Amino acid sequence: MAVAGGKKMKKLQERVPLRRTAWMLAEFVVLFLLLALLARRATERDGGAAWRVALVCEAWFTFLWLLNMNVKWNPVRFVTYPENLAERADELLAVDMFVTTADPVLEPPLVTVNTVLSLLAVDYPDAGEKLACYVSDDGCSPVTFYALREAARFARVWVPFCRRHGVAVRAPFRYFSSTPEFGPTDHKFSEDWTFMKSEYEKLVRRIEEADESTLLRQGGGEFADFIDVERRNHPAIIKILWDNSKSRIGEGFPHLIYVSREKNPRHHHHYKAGAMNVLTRVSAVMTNAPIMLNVDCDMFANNPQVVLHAMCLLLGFDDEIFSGFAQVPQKFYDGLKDDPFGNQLEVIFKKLGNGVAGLQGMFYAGTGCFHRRKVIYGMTPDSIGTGREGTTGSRSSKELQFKFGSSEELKESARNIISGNLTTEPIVDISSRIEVAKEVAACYYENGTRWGQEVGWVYGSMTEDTLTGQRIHSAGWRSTMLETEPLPFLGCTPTGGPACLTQFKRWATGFFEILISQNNPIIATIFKHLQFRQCLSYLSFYVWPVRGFVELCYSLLAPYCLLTNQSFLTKASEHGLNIPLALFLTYNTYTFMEYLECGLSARAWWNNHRMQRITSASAWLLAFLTVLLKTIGLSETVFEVTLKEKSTSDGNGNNDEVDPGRFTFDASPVFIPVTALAMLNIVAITIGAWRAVFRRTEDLRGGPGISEFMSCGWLVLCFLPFVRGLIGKGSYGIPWSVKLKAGLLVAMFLFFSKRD
Ligand SMILES: O=c1ccn([C@@H]2O[C@H](COP(=O)(O)OP(=O)(O)O[C@H]3O[C@H](CO)[C@@H](O)[C@H](O)[C@H]3O)[C@@H](O)[C@H]2O)c(=O)[nH]1
Ligand SMILES: [Mn+2]
Repeated sequence: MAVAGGKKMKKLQERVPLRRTAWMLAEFVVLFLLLALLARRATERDGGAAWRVALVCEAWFTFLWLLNMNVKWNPVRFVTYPENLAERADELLAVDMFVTTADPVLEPPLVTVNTVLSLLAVDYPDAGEKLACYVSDDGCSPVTFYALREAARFARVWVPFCRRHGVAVRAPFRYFSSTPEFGPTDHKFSEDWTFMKSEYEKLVRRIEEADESTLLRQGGGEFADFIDVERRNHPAIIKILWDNSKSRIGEGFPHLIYVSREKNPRHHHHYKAGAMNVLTRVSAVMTNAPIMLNVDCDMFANNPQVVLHAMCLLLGFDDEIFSGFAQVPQKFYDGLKDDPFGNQLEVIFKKLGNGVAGLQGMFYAGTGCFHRRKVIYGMTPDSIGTGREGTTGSRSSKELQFKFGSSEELKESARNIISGNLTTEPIVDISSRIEVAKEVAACYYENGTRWGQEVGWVYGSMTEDTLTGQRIHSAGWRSTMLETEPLPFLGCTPTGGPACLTQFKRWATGFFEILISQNNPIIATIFKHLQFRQCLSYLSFYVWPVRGFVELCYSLLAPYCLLTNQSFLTKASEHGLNIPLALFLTYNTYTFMEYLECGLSARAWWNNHRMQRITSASAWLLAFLTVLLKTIGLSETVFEVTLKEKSTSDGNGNNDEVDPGRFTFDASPVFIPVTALAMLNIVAITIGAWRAVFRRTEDLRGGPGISEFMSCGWLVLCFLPFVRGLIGKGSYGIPWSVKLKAGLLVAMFLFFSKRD
């Protein structure tokens, strides 16, 4: 319990270890079977190339299993008590809230608008003074700007409405997707509700009908900055859409500021990480809140109390070191039933998320995270706090310039943050800071500074989030995980084959970029403060692309053996124990039970299992190749933004023809490997069966057994969406170019494995 000034205070949070004895036992059984498999392989006859490849792969799987056990071993959950904040109201910190958007087509402005409105309407004492919302628009779109301007107008009625009636979900599209039941005394409420709904519908219409060229021609002076701009080549545009200090509405609501950073084709803009760094600087010279919340444009606040809950984790420890940042697990709205694309990540966040939360702390997941500004500025736990300030308070201007760049205002704000001097008067007139904000949003501002390295979001990986979180952990901070009921934030997850695999490919690419760079976590463990078990947890994700390669090799073994009449799996031992079979059964039962425990269906388990095989052989494998090509300078990695669909939850499922859960394809190379594997396994089963039926038995000695057939059969089952895609039509069919290339690969494989 925290004690301050001798007075005992009620606790704000509790770290609860989760019990899991049965799971630990099950994990040991799997480990034992893996080791038994390895031992038999190492001691038995040498079965040639296939046997040796299998040995290497299985050793790798054992290593992975150990990594996996490490992450899951000591899970915790954090419980928060916002009601206890009442006695500490004066300690509540100011929060700058960031929203990023990059493309008005892939990310419809209405989606961003809803996210912004949900943030403007959160419950927080003095929200108008303590909170500010900044939107970064990498698309530099007048339509997005217009949508936000209209949203700011709408917020003047929306926020008071939410407060007056204690609205539960403050993203209007979500709130108005159902009609509440009005009681007999709810006269005023039902009137207000009907009015708000019609206002929202008007807002939607204005935004959806907005058209870029009309806005530029008739929109007036506000749009002048957008005339003749190119998306990748324009000066910084910063506009204040709502300045709360000039408002006369009740207690008001957070400032709203539109930021489109300067872009120049000769200057690398570092995608989202670059956008986050600009937001950090712009907010520093305007409101300079000590806490920064960041969300993607599709992640609305689903719980109006979320900032209060976060405060519990940020203020609730005796030492800040235990809570460098507070991350919310990503959850999605309107997810397809049974997770057909395996990207709702429920079990991942539950098992691995809570697991790593019990080590050095939850990873930073890029959205739904509350950061401390000083931590983002690269401060270490021992350079601050209880009498250890040393020289930090009196940092020289030169030192600050070297790190933060030349802006006097930015240096001054950073000095306040570093010295913990937060009592200085907040900047009252944010509009007087626009020119300074533009200066720090310029693309050359970072040249010769430490932005993107020790300061801000770290550059050099497509998964800037994980890398930035890793830097924070390496500095010695721990982090926490914020779980609330109702869930804190909800976002979109893509559907359809191309979008899902692109997203997995980006993540895997980013992970591999970290693994093979100087940011490798092993280095951080040796030379910095990254804890050993935390490092292993990071590694268990960073090796995804390597897994893609190893799992490809392993999945080629069964078809290879069927084609060449040999075996690679050990048969039953003297004691009658068929190790591969036992392993197959226990492992799958274990993962199956995980899904049941998380309240998911058997179908969801199967879909995820199958998607993992598909993702591994497509997205991860391609990420492996892309990064290898990048290191030899033959390729570049780019951040491909995922499509955010507008909500389809209008309830009248008039999509009889389209089946959103069915796998779709395009001509992207990401589909080639799995298509080839699906073809190869079918061919192998056919040839193997033909041989088994028509050849004499002595030919079959040492040849493939039932295990090899089962392996191939299981893979065909996993790749069933692709088998269907071979004959499917339209976007449900695999394009001819992909089939052709895959067929060529299969033919090559058959040619090289022809032996007898
Ligand atoms: O040049 C860019 C590219 C992207 N974004 C924004 O980055 C966010 C994430 O992009 P999205 O396409 O939605 O990717 P996801 O795969 O859904 O994002 C996950 O993975 C990313 C790392 O790959 C993290 O940055 C995200 O926070 C995390 O939610 C969105 O708000 C984009 O607008 C930019 O601001 N500028
Ligand atoms: Mn997203």
